[in-house]
Amino acid sequence: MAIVLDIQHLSKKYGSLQAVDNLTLQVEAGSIYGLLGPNGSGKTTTLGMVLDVINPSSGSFTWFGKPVSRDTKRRIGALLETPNFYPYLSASQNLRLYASIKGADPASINEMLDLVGLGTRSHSAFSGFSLGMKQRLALAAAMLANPEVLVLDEPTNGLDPQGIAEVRDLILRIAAQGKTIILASHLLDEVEKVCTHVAVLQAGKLKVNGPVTNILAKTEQVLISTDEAGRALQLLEHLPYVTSFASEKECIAVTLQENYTSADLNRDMFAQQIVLSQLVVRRKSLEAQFLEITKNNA
Ligand SMILES: Nc1ncnc2c1ncn2[C@@H]1O[C@H](COP(=O)(O)OP(=O)(O)OP(=O)(O)O)[C@@H](O)[C@H]1O
Repeated sequence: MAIVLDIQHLSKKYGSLQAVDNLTLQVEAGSIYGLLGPNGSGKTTTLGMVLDVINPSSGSFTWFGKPVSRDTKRRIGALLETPNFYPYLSASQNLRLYASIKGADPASINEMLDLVGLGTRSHSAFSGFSLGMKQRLALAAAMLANPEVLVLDEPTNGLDPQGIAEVRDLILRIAAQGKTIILASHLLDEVEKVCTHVAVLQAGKLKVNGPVTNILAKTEQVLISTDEAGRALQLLEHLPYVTSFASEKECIAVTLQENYTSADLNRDMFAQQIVLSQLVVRRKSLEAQFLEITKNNA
């Protein structure tokens, strides 16, 4: 898979504050890459550096295998903050103005308004739009030049649940067109629902990165029920791949080591004539994973 963005040992210091610390990561073409971290962890600074609006203190990055240039910038659409749209102009008039300021081709305005679900509202004044519609118009603006990559900073910030759902759905639809999307978010739920890959930042440092499913799959928790709970608990004490277990209401929650699955547990239980009446795999949420990562590496 082609690497779209290759960041090598990138650092940024503001005076004595290390905002980004020796960050190395690669973004593959076609991925939805989430930069996840609490406020102040360096997400915006990282995006600012790769978009060439903040000077790195050290390190380097390439886009499409080349140093940043006018040519590479043309292939990237960015939304770091909502553009200053004019309240009394319509959606399409605002995009026309935006296209002329940015030197983008206005020919795709109607197509982009359709893409973001504002086709039927293209002649409505911006001032009457909900926050979600305003954010979707901003995404249409970022898409005008038909970029290969879209870089978004906290794209659902400040939106109500419906607006959040609309923008997330739109991000998925844009990605389905084959675009690569890089987004910063402090919302674990957002990254879990939208992203294919994640990098967790804390105090400017990379804590963990990789496909979202790999990170989640690492910690599988299995809920089991059996009439032989006493014997099951005894056996769990002795199974080497069980990292922890605890009795819950009607069942036992078992955490397995990486690379072991519920099938291993089921087989070993059955071998001891312990028949399970329930076996449910509960993946540890990214939130639990995130708390563990930041706790262990603080
Ligand atoms: N221009 C600046 N001058 C000095 N310090 C800065 C500047 N910009 C950011 N910082 C500091 O650098 C650190 C990282 O900030 P950054 O905005 O990159 O984090 P973030 O993860 O995007 O957080 P947020 O979600 O709050 O924007 C923070 O401690 C912040 O206060």
